[in-house]
Amino acid sequence: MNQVLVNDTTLRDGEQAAGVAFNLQEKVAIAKFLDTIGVHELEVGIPAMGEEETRAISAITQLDLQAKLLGWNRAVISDIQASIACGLKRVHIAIPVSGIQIAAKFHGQWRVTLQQLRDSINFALDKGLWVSVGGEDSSRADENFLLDVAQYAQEWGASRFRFCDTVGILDPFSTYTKVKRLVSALVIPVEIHTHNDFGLATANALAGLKAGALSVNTTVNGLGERAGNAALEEVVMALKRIYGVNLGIETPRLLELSRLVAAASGSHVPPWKAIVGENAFAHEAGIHAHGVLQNPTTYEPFAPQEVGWERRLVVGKHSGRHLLSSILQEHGIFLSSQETQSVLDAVRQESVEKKRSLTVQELLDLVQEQQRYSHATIR
Ligand SMILES: CC(=O)SCCNC(=O)CCNC(=O)[C@H](O)C(C)(C)COP(=O)(O)OP(=O)(O)OC[C@H]1O[C@@H](n2cnc3c(N)ncnc32)[C@H](O)[C@@H]1OP(=O)(O)O
Ligand SMILES: O=C(O)CCC(=O)C(=O)O
Repeated sequence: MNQVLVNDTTLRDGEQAAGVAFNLQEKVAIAKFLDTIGVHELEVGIPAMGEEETRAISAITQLDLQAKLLGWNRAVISDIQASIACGLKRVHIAIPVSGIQIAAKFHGQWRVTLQQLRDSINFALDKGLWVSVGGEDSSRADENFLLDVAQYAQEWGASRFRFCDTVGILDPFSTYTKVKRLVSALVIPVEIHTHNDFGLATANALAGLKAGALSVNTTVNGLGERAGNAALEEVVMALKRIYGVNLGIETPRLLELSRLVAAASGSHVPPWKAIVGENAFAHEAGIHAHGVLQNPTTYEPFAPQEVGWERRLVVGKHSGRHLLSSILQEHGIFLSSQETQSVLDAVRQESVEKKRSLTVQELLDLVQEQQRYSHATIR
C-alpha cells in the first residue's frame, strides 16, 4: 500500500452534500490547504455546472499547485470542453454501469452508454488530456459487465478506472472481493470511491486499497452525498497508524483543515467524529482519566498532537477522584478524601443539571461553595 495516492474530492463530491455550496474564495482556500499539506490529487469540481463553477475551477488551475487537478465530467463532449476551458489537463469521465442506472438514465441502452464513453474518451485524448474513467454504481453492476466496461475504458486509452460504491451498499469483505477482481483484470490502476450509507466508507476504502486499488477518493470531514464519503483524515490516519503507510501528508494540520471545511460547508463536525471531533482526545470517565494520567496510551490510539489536537481531561458526571484531585492540585487545592468525594458528588449533580462536563472555573467555584457551606453538609 506504499504507493497509494489520495485523490481528494471535497471540492466535487464533498460539495454535493445537500445544502453545501462553496464560493470561489472557499474553493480556492480549500484547494490551497489540501495542496499545502501534501494531498496528491484534487477533484476540483464539475465544469459543466456553469459559469460560477468554471470561474472557481479556473482560479484553482491558475494556482500552480503541486497536487494534480482533475475535473469531473459526464460522458458528454460539452462537459469535457468545459473542463478544457478551465485549464484542466486531467479529466474524469463517469458512466453508469449498473442495470438500475443504465435503465433510468440511458433507457437501458447500454450500447449507447458505451458509445458515449468511447466518444468522450477519444475527444479528451485528442485534446491531449489525461483520462480517468468512473464506473458509477460499480458495486451494483453485473460483475462481468463492469469488467467489460473497465477493459474497454483501458483499451480506449483511459489511464485509471474508478470503482464506485455509489450508494454505499458494500462491506469491507465484498469490497475486497470486487476490487481484487477488477485489479486483476486491468493493467491500469484502480481507484476506490466509497460512500457512508452504512457507516462503512472508510473501512471499505481501506479494503479497496488492500485489494490493490492504488488511489482512494476522500473528502474532508467525510462530507458528501447523503451520509458522505470516506473521510480524508480517517483514511490518512488509518493508513499511517494501522498499516504503517505514511503518505507524506502533514497530519498535524488535519484539524485546521477540518475546521476550514466545516466553516465553508456550514456543517458542524459531531464531537465524537473520528480524528477531528472535539471529543477525539477528551477524557472524562474516571477509569479512563486515571489511566491517561499514568500513561496516555492506555486510552489513546496515538498522540493528539499528531493530528493537531491537545489532550483534554474534563470533569463531569463520570469522573473519579484521581482526575478531580489532579486538577485541583494543579490549582494548589489539596482536599481530604471525604472532601474530594463530596465535591465529586456535587460535580455529578451539576453535570446532570447542565448536561455537560464542567469548566475548571466551575469546578473551582464548586469547591469554594462546598468549603463555605461544609458546616451545613449532612454527613
Ligand atoms: C454519483 C455522482 O455523484 S454523479 C455526479 C453528480 N453531480 C451532480 O449532478 C452535480 C452537478 N450537476 C449539474 O450541475 C447538472 O446536473 C448538470 C449541469 C451536469 C446537468 O444538468 P441538466 O442538463 O439540467 O440535467 P439534469 O441534471 O436534470 O439531468 C442529468 C442529465 O445527465 C445525463 N447523465 C447522467 N449521468 C451521465 C453520464 N455519466 N454520462 C452522460 N450523461 C449522463 C442524464 O441522463 C440526464 O440527461 P438528459 O438531460 O439528456 O435527460
Ligand atoms: O466518478 C464517478 O464515476 C461517480 C462518482 C461518484 O460520486 C459516485 O459514484 O458516488
